[in-house]
Amino acid sequence: MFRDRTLLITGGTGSFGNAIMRRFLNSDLKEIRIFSRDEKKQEDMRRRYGNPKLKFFIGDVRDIQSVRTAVRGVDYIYHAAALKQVPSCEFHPMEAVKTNIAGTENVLEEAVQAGVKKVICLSTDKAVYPINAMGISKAMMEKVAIAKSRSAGDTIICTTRYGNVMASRGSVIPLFCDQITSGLPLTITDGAMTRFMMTLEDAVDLVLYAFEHGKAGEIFVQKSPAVTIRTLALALTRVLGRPDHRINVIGTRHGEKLFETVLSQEELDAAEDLGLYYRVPADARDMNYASYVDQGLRKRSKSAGYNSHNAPRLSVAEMQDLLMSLSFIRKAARGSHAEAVI
Ligand SMILES: O=c1ccn([C@@H]2O[C@H](COP(=O)(O)OP(=O)(O)O[C@H]3O[C@H](CO)[C@H](O)[C@H](O)[C@H]3O)[C@@H](O)[C@H]2O)c(=O)[nH]1
Repeated sequence: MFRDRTLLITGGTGSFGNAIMRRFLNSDLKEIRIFSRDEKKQEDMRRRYGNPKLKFFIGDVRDIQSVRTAVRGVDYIYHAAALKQVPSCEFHPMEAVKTNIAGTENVLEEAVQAGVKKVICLSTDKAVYPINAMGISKAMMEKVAIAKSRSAGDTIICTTRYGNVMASRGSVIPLFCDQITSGLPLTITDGAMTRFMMTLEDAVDLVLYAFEHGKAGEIFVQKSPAVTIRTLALALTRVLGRPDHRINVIGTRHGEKLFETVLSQEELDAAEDLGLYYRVPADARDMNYASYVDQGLRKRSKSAGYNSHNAPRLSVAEMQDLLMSLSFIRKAARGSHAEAVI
């Protein structure tokens, strides 16, 4: 399906965008366009990969003209550009509105105008029952994507939604590794807090699946195991050979939930179980508003959704195995300094 086609990755210098680019680099795509604001990272990428298939576009999803230029002649878009840090969005919510919501509208509108075949938007579990500005803006981004998918002509718009990607830059695993190797106590927020654990490779697989099989307005979710932060911390101290490492409990951070939900109860009821993934079909109600306003549903949901408290829970030993599948951790376990690669 990708033979001689052009793929545009918005946020192409970020962790997800970069991972997708690497997976596609040796495919039969004709061209991969990296769209981002970050001149420096683009230049690093250009030098590092030295691949003529890569084309670089400086731009910002907030600036529709820059999007228009990059989208011209494109077949597929992976839309990963976003503000994704919980604290910064909390303090600057309008910035999240501009990038995550209005920016997505710009990308989708230009994709439709240019006749792009398929757009996959990147979302997060924090968009389900959101409590912080980052999650709220991503929830609105999903609504924009679904609404747009109804009138997008031949352009198919879908979304993939993720939990935590292990060892991504700035996240808890590299932080705990640094604390262990530099002899500082581990700063645990709440030992009973749970998060989904997925590898970046799994996350990329889901995007490829959505490119190949997604239909308009669908949301794809990866089934992944969950872990408590205490189990994660114990597993890390063991794989790094410091089982007695000191732990400080610092308390829950601003805007943080005890557990994350990747499918709401209504979504789980409607979802199709695909084995490795869930597919949430598009809301089939049409634009005659009757079915929203005066035609209710009698069925009441009994499920609690799919969340990191009711998902299969990893034991310390299983978490150790999962950690050892990451080259980042294997390097750290050998005592070499490891940079979070994503
Ligand atoms: O010093 C710390 C830092 C984090 N944690 C805990 O570790 C877990 C994961 O924390 P991260 O900071 O790694 O990740 P978040 O869940 O806060 O958010 C991350 O995952 C999201 C998806 O849910 C988005 O991708 C987001 O950008 C990314 O930062 C949380 O339970 C958190 O409380 C600690 O115990 N101590």
